[in-house]
Amino acid sequence: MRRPAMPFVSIEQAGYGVPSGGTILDRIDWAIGEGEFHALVGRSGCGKTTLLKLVAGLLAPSTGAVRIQGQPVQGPGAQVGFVFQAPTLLEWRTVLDNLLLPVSLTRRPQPADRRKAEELLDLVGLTGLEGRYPSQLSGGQQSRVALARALVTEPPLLLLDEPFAALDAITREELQDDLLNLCARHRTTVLFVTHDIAEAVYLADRVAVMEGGHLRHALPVPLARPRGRDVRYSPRFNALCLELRHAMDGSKSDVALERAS
Ligand SMILES: Nc1ncnc2c1ncn2[C@@H]1O[C@H](COP(=O)(O)OP(=O)(O)OP(=O)(O)O)[C@@H](O)[C@H]1O
Repeated sequence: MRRPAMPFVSIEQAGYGVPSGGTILDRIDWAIGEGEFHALVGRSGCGKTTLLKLVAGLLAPSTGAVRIQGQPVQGPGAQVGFVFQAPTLLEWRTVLDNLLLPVSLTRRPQPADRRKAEELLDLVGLTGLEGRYPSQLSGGQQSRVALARALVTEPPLLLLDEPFAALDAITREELQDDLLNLCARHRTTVLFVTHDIAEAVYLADRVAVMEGGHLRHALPVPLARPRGRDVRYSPRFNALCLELRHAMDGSKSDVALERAS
């Protein structure tokens, strides 16, 4: 009998409480297979960012464990890339130097690193803007730089916290496609936090629904890849968005976690 492959990320009965006594996350179980793209949705304040921080090693769980490739996460590591809602670029560094920041934190960037950074800039449509400073870029361009920066060291795991929330609808769709292309190319494992139902369904293989510090539902997304405009406007896509909406309402409790297992 074949043994199931070890998940790339494994969250096991993970809880997080604050010293004032509040429970922010309660016994979360979740697993992400290598190369899978998972989305995490839920209302504001339900604990999404806190869970992402546990996986990133920026917070330690109060109970249970988070493992990456079977090893307990003990702090932020080089194998994880992080993209925040605000692009958090350094204003005094050019686009190219912002991109190379994760490399220059550990060693002097080499010509091969520059080539890699330029290739990523090309992939996100920013060729020619290498020498600009962040204040000379639009919001969408800054988000593209932040995305490329998170991928410059080719981390096997990418964690994104509403990275496109501030963008207009068309730029957002373009960046979603850029993200899918980049992650497919490197077989990156992804956990993506969003409030946006259509964004979660379009991007993910599986969507987790959080509510009040609990994982309430799991929705598999059996849409073919690569995904494009034909998927975005298909009846199947709309039906899945509606199913996720119901799951977020809690009005369809039969979309239970067991469905994902
Ligand atoms: N250090 C802390 N001390 C006390 N409460 C905290 C702390 N950090 C987070 N919280 C609370 O925990 C809850 C979850 O916060 P979190 O940022 O994880 O939610 P979220 O789902 O990401 O929200 P949003 O969608 O608005 O970004 C919130 O009610 C927040 O106020």
